[in-house]
Amino acid sequence: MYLQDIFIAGSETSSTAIEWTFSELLKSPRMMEKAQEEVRQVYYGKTNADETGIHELKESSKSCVIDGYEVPAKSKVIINAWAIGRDPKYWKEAERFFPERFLESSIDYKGADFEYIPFGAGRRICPGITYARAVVELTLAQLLFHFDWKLPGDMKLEDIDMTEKFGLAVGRKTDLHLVPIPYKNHFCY
Ligand code: HEM
Repeated sequence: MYLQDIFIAGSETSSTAIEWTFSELLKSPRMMEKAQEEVRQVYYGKTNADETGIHELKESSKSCVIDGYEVPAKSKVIINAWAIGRDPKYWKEAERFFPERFLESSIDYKGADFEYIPFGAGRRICPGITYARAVVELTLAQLLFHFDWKLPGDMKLEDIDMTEKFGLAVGRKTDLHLVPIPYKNHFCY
């Protein structure tokens, strides 16, 4: 592994996660309100949402057979975590942005539950997992704490383009343009 790998593996992944979260929150005003309420409650009385409140390459060393498929030694195996996370065999309303599904579930993202492996699992699980969580959560918390969010002009929720761009970290095809409205938190002034 090279130092460069850490930068490549560590930047677009986190920004992509933040951008998609924001796209989904904008499309779902109820979730946006709930998320903002939660963040603003946690940081109530504070002037900022600070840290106090809170790839997929596998190289096999030996040949093996998985589910009838032979995987020769030294193959690069890319696990489609995107498809696993949307498999209706394991998820109710798999395509729906419904973060509350995790509230009453023991399933988490740390690699023990194979139906949900955004950071991979096992020996090659993402080593940046703790840092990534801090970056994504802190960035989202600050954006939700300090601003309300509007779409530009007379754009409607259904006009938000959710087309994906193919890649290792599947990003947005088009940039997400939003208008921030500063939230008047009286503790700030
Ligand atoms: C939301 C953010 C991130 C996501 C979703 C993510 C996801 C992943 C996934 C799925 C893998 C492949 C695991 C496997 O092969 O089973 C991986 C590997 C890796 N990640 Fe992340 N990652 C994120 C952030 C980061 C950050 C911030 C860093 C470093 C600062 C990082 C460094 C790495 C490295 C070095 C590997 C290769 C590990 C290996 O092959 O042994 N990642 N990541």
